Amino acid sequence: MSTAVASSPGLRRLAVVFRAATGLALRAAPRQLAALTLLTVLGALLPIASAWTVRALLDGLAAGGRLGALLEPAGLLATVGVAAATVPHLAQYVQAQTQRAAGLCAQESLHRAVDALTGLGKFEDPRFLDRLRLAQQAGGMTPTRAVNSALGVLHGTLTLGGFLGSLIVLNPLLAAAVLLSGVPVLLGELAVSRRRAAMLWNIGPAERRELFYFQLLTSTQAAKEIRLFGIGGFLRGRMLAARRKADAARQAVDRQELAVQLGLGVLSAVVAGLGVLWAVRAAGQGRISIGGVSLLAAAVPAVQTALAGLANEIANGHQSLLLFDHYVAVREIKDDLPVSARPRPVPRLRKGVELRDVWFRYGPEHPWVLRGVTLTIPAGSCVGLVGLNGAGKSTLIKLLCRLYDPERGRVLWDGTDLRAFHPAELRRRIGATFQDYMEYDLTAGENIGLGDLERLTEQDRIERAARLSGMHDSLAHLPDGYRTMLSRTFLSEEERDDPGTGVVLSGGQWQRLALARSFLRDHADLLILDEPSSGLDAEAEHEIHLRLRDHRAGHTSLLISHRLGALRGADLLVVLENGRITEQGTHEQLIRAGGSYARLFALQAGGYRRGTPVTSAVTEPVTAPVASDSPDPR
Ligand SMILES: Nc1ncnc2c1ncn2[C@@H]1O[C@H](COP(=O)(O)OP(=O)(O)OP(=O)(O)O)[C@@H](O)[C@H]1O
Repeated sequence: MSTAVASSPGLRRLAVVFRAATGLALRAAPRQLAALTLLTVLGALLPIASAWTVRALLDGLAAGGRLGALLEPAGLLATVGVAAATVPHLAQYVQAQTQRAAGLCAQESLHRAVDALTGLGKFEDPRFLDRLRLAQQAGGMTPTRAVNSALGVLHGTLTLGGFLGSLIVLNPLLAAAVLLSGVPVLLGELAVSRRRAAMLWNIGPAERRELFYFQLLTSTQAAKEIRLFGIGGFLRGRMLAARRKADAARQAVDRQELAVQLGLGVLSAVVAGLGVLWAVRAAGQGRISIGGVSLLAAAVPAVQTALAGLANEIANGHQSLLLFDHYVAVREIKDDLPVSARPRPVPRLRKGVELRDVWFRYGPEHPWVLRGVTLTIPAGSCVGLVGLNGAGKSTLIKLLCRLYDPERGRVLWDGTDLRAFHPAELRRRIGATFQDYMEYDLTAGENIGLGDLERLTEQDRIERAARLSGMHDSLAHLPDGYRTMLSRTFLSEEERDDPGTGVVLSGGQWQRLALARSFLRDHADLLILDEPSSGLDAEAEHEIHLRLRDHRAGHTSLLISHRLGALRGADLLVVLENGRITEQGTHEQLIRAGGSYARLFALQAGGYRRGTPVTSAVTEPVTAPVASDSPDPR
């Protein structure tokens, strides 16, 4: 991946990418593309028509022709002039239209492909994220660029053919010399383009770094810490260093390009000068007419420009295709979670969810996170999962939602392996609030409604979910109630001056809103709450648990909390330690057993009773040790 040469796709792949790019442009804007092709052909033929018309006019004048006879070429010249003046603008207009249509189509298609990824694995792969960024950049521009390059090659070939034909008529030797002088131009341009493509790939990491620091320096979330720790200058320095590195690489290629172009420019000028000298001499000797001199003076630079343009278009097209390859690669990406060709319908949960000897790690190079977990969450029960930081609780939840598959062992829904279902259908039966829940810059109502899109406009359901999470009163009193925008970022111009719009919630209020989002799915068979009350005060937490217990009676829930008091009423408590289940039972049973749970519970209860900080009494590590070995589970 270090050089473009190493990562450059071969010719066959470039052909595939070219077909994909032109196919996309054709699908998105067929009529505009036809118009663009027509305008390109016209644009290429106009200078040739103009040169021949000038020749006819000059020869007519030199021969002392009648005014009436000269009117026809003069009129033609004027028409060609009008066309030459309007065609480029028309082409530019149509091109912009094509670009917008292709960009929209590419964006839609790219995000459809990303949305179709059912698991999380790809989103944690930096190479995939890199590709996605490049694909996003390339997707909108490249189809039109590729088509433009193809049209540019057509334009160049037509111009070249027309003027070369004219030159051959006048002086075949000169035509050959001009053509030959174009060979180094073509080779030089291609060499520079290859270097530029290599450079663009190589500066990718530096550009990503620069973007990362830029986003950090302008993000609301980071602003507090950056100011508190005074690290703005430090981060800015790193951002500029990344930019200087990329700029140095760009400048090196610019210098090379300048040297090549200066050399080629001199060569072209010498050939053109020699051509004009020959024409003047030939005209003096009566071998060609005055019109012939004018035609030659137009044809030599035109052939040279067409050759250089051709080389340029080929180089640009090549570069665009290299970029578009990332887009095609993302579109072709295989899902990391295999989806059954004939997924079974997900039945209502009657028996329960079961993990059977589940082993999981985030990658072969990572340590095992779950090590042979066997656990049943009986239908209709509330199970509480307890464990130190890093024990694997959130990972277990991700497996239940089939965001990953276990490496060994199985997760069963009423006895059927989750892999037999379509993940989307399975997830429709699950409601969850994750530890790192989302805060959407949308209205309050939409923030809840996203929990079940079909109920997005059902105000009574949304309000019920908000009541359950204790947020209804707060939301009802917002300036525009549930329609209030929970953002200071996305406001319309009119809203900007209205102090009533764009409300910022507190951390705990956002958490309640996230809970309401999952409560909206009251039809879900399984409700999973990962640290649902970490940001809530003790009173609020107690109140939510009581409401939830009444509301979810008879439903299946899995709760994770570090506040053991909140889990006390669960039907079953499970202790996870370093990826293994070490204790299971009711609160009373575990207290009697006197194991880890009893010790942690006593620690927390004692802390509350004595008013001593819990951590001061902790003798065990507060996070689970990260296993450095990767024992073979078999
Ligand atoms: N996406 C990931 N890639 C690699 N490792 C991960 C990933 N997510 C979690 N881990 C690792 O897996 C282990 C278990 O993490 P997990 O989030 O499941 O713990 P947890 O019990 O929920 O902890 P906490 O109580 O702090 O939320 C940790 O060592 C963590 O570093």
